[in-house]
Amino acid sequence: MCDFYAPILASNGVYKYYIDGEWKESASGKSVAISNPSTRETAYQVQACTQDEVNKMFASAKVAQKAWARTPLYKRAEVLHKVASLMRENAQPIADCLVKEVAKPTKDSLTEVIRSADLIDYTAEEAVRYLGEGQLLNSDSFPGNARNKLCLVSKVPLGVVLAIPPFNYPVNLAVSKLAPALMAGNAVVLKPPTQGAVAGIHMVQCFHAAGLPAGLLSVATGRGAEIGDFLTTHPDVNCISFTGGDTGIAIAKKAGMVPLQMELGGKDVCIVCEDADLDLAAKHIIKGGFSYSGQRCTAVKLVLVHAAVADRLVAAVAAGVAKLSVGRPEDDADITPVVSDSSANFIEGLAMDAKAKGAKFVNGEWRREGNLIWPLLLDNVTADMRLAWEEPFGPVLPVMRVGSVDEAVAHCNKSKYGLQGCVFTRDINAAIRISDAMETGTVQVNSAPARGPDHFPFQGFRDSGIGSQGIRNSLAMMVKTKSTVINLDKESYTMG
Ligand SMILES: NC(=O)c1ccc[n+]([C@@H]2O[C@H](COP(=O)([O-])OP(=O)(O)OC[C@H]3O[C@@H](n4cnc5c(N)ncnc54)[C@H](O)[C@@H]3O)[C@@H](O)[C@H]2O)c1
Repeated sequence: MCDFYAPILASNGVYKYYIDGEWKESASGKSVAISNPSTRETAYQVQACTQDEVNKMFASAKVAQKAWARTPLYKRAEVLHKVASLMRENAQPIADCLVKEVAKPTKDSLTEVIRSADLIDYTAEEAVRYLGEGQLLNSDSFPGNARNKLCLVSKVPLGVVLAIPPFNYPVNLAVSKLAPALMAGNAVVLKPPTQGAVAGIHMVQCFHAAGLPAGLLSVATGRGAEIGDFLTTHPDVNCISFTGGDTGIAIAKKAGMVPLQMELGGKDVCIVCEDADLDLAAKHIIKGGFSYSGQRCTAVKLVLVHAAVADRLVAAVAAGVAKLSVGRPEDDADITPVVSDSSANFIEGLAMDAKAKGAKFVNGEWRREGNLIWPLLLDNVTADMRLAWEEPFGPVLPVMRVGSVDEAVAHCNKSKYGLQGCVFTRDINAAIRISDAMETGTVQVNSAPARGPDHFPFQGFRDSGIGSQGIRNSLAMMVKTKSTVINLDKESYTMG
């Protein structure tokens, strides 16, 4: 281990947790093992933090936040820019953790870290402008009022933000919360996902080394199922920013009266119209459906193709699927093991349910070794199959043939999810009509669903989320509005 990251590892090989500007071993004496999805052997261990340690994190966060909120915005930005450059300089060890913890291919792992550094820089730049602006309102625009009150509207921090990212982008989806929260003058308690915790710990060392004041950021490691409720219902939480699956719905039901930023699951459909450029659609469906083995919230999770062009589209997608390499993340294979045994079992269950109900496996039989699942294209999927509705989060892509675009849109809108969707057509008028009809947070025209560039608004409807992300929108979610009303002794326009 290089000197830069040396402080994060205890002598017994367990990664430390972070509190009050220090890396520490938990008093619990217990650790949580993180399994490498490729070898299914323990790759790392992290501390199992106690409730008492979590209480101390919130206590120091509250104190540190008060001073940070009084730190000039440009100085907060300086710290964040320093974090970003340290992340770039020390990117490789973080990327190596992603390969081992979540089986992300090597190139994509490094891309995630660099993209995260870019996101921090952009957020710092955006924040100094956006948070520097307020509003001045005059009272006389509302009936019955003279111009004798001036309202100064500003943006103030929320307090302590609890940030909970998911396993699939444990670095990027942590900084997308941390950077806006900190720029807006908040403190953060970060609970990283179990798979991805060590990448998160490395990333936090960049914040530490950049000189972030002690207490402003803490890292609580431990199983979500064990310390999760304690964290999310903690009385000192002033905002929960969560990305993950249906767990978020349970959290939203239990959380107190605090703002919630929820980025949850998706079942992104890809509607392919009769007039679509089928080669273009196939190319995007393969990339959208199988990148990072389908473990992306914005993966294409159901193709709804017009029956008139379905044979040609399925053949083109199948040809692309046949070219995907399957193997180890270290070798940069296209398809790598999914995150856990339970995830692989769940995916297998969905595929078998579809097969039993008559779906066709287009490119050969089901094949799985451990957590490694060979990419599977399923044709003739119907609405009675689980795959028509559930999110596989794996390299399994169902195709449903539809008789009309209306039928496709109706299926999309019946889903409990509403994250993104896409439509392939050569007719821009039709594309806009379809986009307007699709009840999803984003519709991509002639491209697969995707998050980013990271300053684009990103949001889910229905069970896919609460609130809108994207750098400016995330900043907006990390502040509350404050008004100061100046009451004049008489109307301000009486002079002269
Ligand atoms: N909408 C988006 O932007 C977006 C982005 C990425 C992933 N996702 C979704 O995330 C899911 C995959 O990620 P995952 O498997 O890590 O999701 P998950 O819901 O299982 O876990 C997410 C996080 O919650 C924690 N957690 C678990 N139980 C908890 C509890 N009781 N209290 C508090 N925290 C708890 C986990 O440790 C993890 O950090 C998919 O459904 C995917 O669609 C959504």
